[in-house]
Amino acid sequence: MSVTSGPIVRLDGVEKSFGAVRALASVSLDLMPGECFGLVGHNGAGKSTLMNVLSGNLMPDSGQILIGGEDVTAGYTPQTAMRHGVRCVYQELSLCPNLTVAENARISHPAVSGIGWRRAARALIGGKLDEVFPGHGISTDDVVGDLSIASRQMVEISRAFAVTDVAARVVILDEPTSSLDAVAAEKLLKHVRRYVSEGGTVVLISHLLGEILDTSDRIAVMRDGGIVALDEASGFNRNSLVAAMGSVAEGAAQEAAEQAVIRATAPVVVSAKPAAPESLTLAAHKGEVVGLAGLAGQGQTELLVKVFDHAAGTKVSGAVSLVAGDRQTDGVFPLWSIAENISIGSLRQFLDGFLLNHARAHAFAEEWRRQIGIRTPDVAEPILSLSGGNQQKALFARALGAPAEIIVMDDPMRGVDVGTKQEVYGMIREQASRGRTFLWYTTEMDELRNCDHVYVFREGAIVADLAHSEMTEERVLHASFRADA
Ligand SMILES: Nc1ncnc2c1ncn2[C@@H]1O[C@H](COP(=O)(O)OP(=O)(O)OP(=O)(O)O)[C@@H](O)[C@H]1O
Repeated sequence: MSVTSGPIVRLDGVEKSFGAVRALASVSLDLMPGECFGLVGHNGAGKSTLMNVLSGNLMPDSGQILIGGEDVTAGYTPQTAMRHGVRCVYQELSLCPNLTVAENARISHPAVSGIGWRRAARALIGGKLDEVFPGHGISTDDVVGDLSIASRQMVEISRAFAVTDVAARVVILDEPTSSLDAVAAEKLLKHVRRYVSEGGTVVLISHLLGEILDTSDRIAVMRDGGIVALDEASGFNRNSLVAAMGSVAEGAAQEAAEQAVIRATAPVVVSAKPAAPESLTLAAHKGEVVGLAGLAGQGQTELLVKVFDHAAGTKVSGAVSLVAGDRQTDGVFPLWSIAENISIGSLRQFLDGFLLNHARAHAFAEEWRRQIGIRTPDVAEPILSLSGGNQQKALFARALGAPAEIIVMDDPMRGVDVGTKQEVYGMIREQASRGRTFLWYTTEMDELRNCDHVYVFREGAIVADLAHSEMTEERVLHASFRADA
């Protein structure tokens, strides 16, 4: 670590409340040049709020923000933050979907202007994409709305690191790898290390404790709006981080029971094959948890959508509910309350004749809030008042609460904290044991261990079919890459 001078950023006694919710309770923090600062905490601990204060998007109720020793608190806005070289990559991506990659780059870099701006914007963002994510496969003329969520995340990250008139001195990455597969995530984390070795500062927020421990120089743990632990990364391990977060201990990975019996006896409830002619066929038996693996964007989501739609060529016996991976565009109804967002999947249960019984719908949502631990004072609050991870829990509650025999899940744990993940894994296994069937696409290798059977996708085809007992990280990775690559 090349910490050479005083802090580049100092937050002193920062407080922020939303109505009755105290999101930040007097947080003080120094960020040094040349360090990667890891920030962890349970869903709703206050991490994004703290970073929104630092990036000028939220005015603190009290406290000070100092950059390079200068008190910038009064009238601190996103523009002031940008002028001081503070950049933020948000959890809910902020690109304009109807503009191209290059046009989006220009929006946050107004210095790219005048005749020839388009060429300059292409070079700026294309060059940074090549540097951070070599082999990304994105054209700077692609319309952002046509890109996968993983590609959008790569564009957003590269845009934050791109430099025009003001150097990027502090880059905040809020769950930057949540939609990236393991290969792209590794490229990003390597870039982070390179960038901090050259004197830059990164704040890395993640629920993946392995990447926090491997990439950070120092780590702070937040809990209920405050920093409860702060130390050199070498002073923590997985267990001490989990304990400081106040989460349930992870224990051994939730191993799926050997389910050979299910394969031998239970009926097939989903049979689906990707369009690629050489592909294997996916079969899911009643009561099975079936994993969809491989690098991001290899056709997993498309197959889930086919099953959800009961598309021609797929055999699906039973009602299907979906946990969308891209909650911003496909999952959350942003103008609705938490209760409405949860109960929409089960509306028929709440009809009295043609009228909706709101009290019953509310009680149902309230029961799910309790079961899945959604942190809110009231399910009547707007869904957007929840932290990202808690919004994702609401989508889970919608799918699990719906009267469907088959649940398809498109990388559903994005942004969910370690403690809740363990509880949700338990819920999935318990519901599977009662006969529900799960199709589960995940970019996290550890989650595949919860599956009875795993199909590996590559270039739009299923290329490997692994029983739980055959599933190892090496086998999945081996199948994920072409033999001749
Ligand atoms: N705009 C808002 N209106 C009302 N409450 C809010 C708003 N934004 C955040 N909160 C509340 O502030 C608290 C902290 O939320 P924050 O998003 O900072 O958590 P987080 O640590 O980033 O969580 P996650 O890991 O789920 O992203 C939560 O209780 C959340 O519900």
